[in-house]
Amino acid sequence: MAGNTFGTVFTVTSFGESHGPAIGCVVDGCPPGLALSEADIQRELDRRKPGTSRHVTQRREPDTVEILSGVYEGMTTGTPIALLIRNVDQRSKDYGNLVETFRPGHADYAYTMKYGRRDPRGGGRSSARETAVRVAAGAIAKKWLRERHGVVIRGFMAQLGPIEIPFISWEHVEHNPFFAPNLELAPELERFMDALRKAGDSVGAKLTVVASGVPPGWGEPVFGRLDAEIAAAMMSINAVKGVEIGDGFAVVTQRGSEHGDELTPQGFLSNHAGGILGGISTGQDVVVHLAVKPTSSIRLERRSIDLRGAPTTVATHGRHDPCVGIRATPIAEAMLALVLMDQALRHRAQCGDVVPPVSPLPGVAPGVVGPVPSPR
Ligand SMILES: C=C(O[C@@H]1CC(C(=O)O)=C[C@@H](OP(=O)(O)O)[C@H]1O)C(=O)O
Repeated sequence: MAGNTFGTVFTVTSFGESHGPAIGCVVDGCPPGLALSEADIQRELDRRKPGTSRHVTQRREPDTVEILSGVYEGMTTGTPIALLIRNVDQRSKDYGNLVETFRPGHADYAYTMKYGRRDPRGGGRSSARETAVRVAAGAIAKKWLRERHGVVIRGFMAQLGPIEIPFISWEHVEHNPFFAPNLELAPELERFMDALRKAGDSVGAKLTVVASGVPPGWGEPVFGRLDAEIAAAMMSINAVKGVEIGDGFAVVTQRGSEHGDELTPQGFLSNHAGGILGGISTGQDVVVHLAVKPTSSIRLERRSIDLRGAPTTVATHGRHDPCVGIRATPIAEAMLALVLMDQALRHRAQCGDVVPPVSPLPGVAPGVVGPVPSPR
């Protein structure tokens, strides 16, 4: 495979370039009988689309989705679902100075070395615009997971550059431009972003995504472990440089007596594992943290080389996100949904009629630890 298809049973094949006529995907393997409308998908796309605040790219894309196939009388039919999003606000002249050189930290160089050529307009295939189609596909997975299994997938920004964002409430997340779970910090985040934009620079971010209500048993034992597939899915998002499941790198200093989540008849006493043991879900919240690097397209002049290998300098013009992490929360939620739906169908295929000897434990014993979205 040439790297544009994701999944095993529930698959997504993505296509399109940032400045081409359209982007889109084909979702295959969706069970029949799921009620699905364009509005179900549009709701998610509107959370990610560009131009929604002064802190993100000012490119104006409505990201209007069209369902071309796979749905009849409002229900999925089990046949491939083709989704199309037309590009309407390309401004390719902004990329004139990038035809002959490479942005430091951008895929420009690696694409050129791999393919010998590239579409420089808007970063072509390497543009984060491609993530819109994952959000569209993820909306289908989110809906199926919620309706069939009661799984709820939510995310938030845990850190913007140097500013840690203590979690207050899920209620806050959709009421500020950052997906911050803490409205008190919004003015500080805005001031930080205004200064950063003025300086022509960019910054990274940390996000947390949580899936609640995942039943125990999803995931494969060796290859295709749930945590491995989540890590791969998150790493497939542009600019993601680190992924942690549960306590992640903090396990380095922990002892076994602290890390191992104890089981009681009332439920688990903690969730250091992030809801996955042996590559298989435990029924606890699946907790994922992501590190997103600073945007490589910045206004500041940086050293590079031209296509003959001679030294040059490059600065980026045009409409860029000073922090790609700001719009990445819906993308990370979508990728988690795609992995979970694929794993749910794989589990159903092999183990759908297994009856375990004990009933599933509640994710967390009542009154012991809250639902775990604590950013460390
Ligand atoms: C259009 C989107 O984001 C784009 C992602 C992007 C990049 O290089 O990743 C570069 C910019 O594109 P352009 O130069 O065409 O304005 C962003 O606007 C989007 O997310 O929908």
